[in-house]
Amino acid sequence: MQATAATYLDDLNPEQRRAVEHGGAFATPGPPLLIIAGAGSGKTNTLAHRVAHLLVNGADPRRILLMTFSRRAASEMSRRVERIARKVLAGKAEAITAGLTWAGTFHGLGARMLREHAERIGLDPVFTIHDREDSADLMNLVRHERGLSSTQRRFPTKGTCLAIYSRCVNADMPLDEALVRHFPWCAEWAGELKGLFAAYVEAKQANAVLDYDDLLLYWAQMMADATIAQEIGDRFDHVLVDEYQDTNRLQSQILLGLKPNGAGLTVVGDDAQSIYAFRAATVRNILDFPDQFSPRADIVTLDRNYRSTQPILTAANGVIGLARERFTKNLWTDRTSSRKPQLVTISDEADQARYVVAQVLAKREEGIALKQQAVLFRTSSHSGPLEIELTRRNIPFVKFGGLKFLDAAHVKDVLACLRFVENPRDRIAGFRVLHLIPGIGPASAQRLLDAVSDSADPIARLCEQPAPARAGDDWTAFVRTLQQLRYTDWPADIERVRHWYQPHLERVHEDAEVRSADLLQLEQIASGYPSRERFLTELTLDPPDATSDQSGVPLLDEDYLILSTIHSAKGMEWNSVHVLNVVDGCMPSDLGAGTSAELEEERRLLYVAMTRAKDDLHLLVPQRFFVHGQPVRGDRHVYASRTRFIPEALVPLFERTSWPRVQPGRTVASQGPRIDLGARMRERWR
Ligand SMILES: Nc1ncnc2c1ncn2[C@@H]1O[C@H](COP(=O)(O)OP(=O)(O)OP(=O)(O)O)[C@@H](O)[C@H]1O
Repeated sequence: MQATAATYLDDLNPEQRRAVEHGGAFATPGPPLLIIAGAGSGKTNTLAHRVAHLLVNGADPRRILLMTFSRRAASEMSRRVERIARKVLAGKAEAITAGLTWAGTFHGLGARMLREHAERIGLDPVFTIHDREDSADLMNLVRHERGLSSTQRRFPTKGTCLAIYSRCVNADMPLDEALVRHFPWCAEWAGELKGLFAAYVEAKQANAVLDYDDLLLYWAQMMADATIAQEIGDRFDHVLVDEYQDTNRLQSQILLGLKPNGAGLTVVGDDAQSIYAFRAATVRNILDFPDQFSPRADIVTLDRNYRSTQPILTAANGVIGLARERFTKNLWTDRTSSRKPQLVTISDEADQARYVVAQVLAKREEGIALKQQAVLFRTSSHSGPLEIELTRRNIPFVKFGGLKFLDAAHVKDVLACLRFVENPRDRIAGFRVLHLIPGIGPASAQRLLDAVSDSADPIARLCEQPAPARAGDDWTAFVRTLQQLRYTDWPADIERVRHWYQPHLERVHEDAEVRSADLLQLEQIASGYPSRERFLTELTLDPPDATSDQSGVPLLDEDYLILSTIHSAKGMEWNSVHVLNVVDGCMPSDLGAGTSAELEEERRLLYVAMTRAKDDLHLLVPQRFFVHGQPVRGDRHVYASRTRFIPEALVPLFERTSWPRVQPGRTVASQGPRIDLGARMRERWR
């Protein structure tokens, strides 16, 4: 039976429903709305209902702009919208939600807008997009050309230069201020950096490439033009933004440009989960949102948590309650439980891995599938010992947030080739490809690129070049492939590149077989995209996460444990969650404990990790860590202590245990200082 408008919203609580129905009549978009949503309070659910409600009431899906933090979130949102809409629209729901063509990330949608308006804003419409690594390579090239790599005093590395540049752009901050506030050790180079960035911008333009930051910067600049801004703004009746706490100044400028009076604008976020300040996200966006409009935006607060049990929530509230600045709500739930979250003391990382495996298997025995369980960590490398243990025990797992699939050299090689034929002015791509051919070194690669750069058809010109002296047959094969690729034939293009690349892969990499499998997988992914251009753009903007090398990719219907960095766990939930290394130095990370703002962000990270758990939460506190970078049999280690975010006063919110549990008859492990006699004995003879 079909639901009526009244019943399909019945599952929502009064605040959620207020957010969904805000604005009333849909022919005229309502006033701006800010939804402040605590962790697990049904933010995604509410936003999906709001979009479905708009559609059910006749809003045109093609006139809805829906911006999410990741592509995965966008497709998940569309699926949810369809499920909800189906209750009312039945068979028509699929066709209507298929019209939601403007759902995606800020960067992805930005790329589309820019390509559509390229001619009008002086951009080459075939522009390609550089990922961070390509951007760093180009920065390095420019840095080198300007003689900055050979200065006596050490000039900042390419990565640091790019970070400074990116900070200025995303925070819309003058260079001097960015240096003083975030990179004081580079302040002496202000003049050189300014020149470098100017040259970097010129190089990007000459190569017809945009980097990630440009997608937002160009979009924001484009919206500063009143005519274009109005044109683009008028295309959409409703603009909805998820995870607003993690947007930066440019993103808020873009929104204001789209909807200067806020009509039809909805943003959702949680300041307590703001964890991207290191990318210049600013929590001020969410705090200042209501007052940007006159009359002020309406605010709906969702503070009822549906995810976690009360003891988990109480502990998480305790952690965030100690935050220096706090703007929102205390979450509550009616999910009672007598089980507090566990705070588990463990001797070292190896035991930590064994503990997790034992617990995960025990849970599986209780009927909790592996997929319902997750292990979270601050930094990708923290899961190393656990990955080994899981592999040894044959437990399938998938890891999110580690090395990206696209960062692997062989995948980058294939993509560089496709990028080069798509945009022959992209020198970084061209250089990478030419460099693969035996007999072509850096100098001849540059020479070849120089020889064709002014041509109207650089690929044709390149094919006419005489074969470089030692390249022989490899050059012939390369030219043949280029000729095939000049006019795109998608997705056959990628297969052609793979065939051409195969002998180079076998020559360069010992594990060619494994890597070939990756390329086949890439080809499979490619077939899901309508064109070469869309494939390259979207893949660069939101690359799929790598799965573990060792375990291989589990089949999708297989059960597997989730391993994830906390950043990548955003928006997710699991029955049981283990958080690794809840110790000072890891959480807060040594890197993140500089300024107090950074420290606050680390605290929010722990909060995000804790609020992912529905029924079971284990925070693990290993006491000893091996020191990396010592001889193979070295056993130097350091002692760690429980994270400062759980001071003694909060400990009663947890159940404290240690593992392995002490056997009767064995001496109780001392909590006091430990002595490593073995190390002392070795020390004697050094
Ligand atoms: N009105 C409701 N009644 C029952 N369950 C609900 C309701 N709203 C949301 N939920 C459930 O609450 C859980 C959290 O919802 P959701 O994932 O939308 O939260 P969220 O606010 O996006 O969380 P976070 O910000 O922490 O990622 C989900 O399991 C969802 O099904």
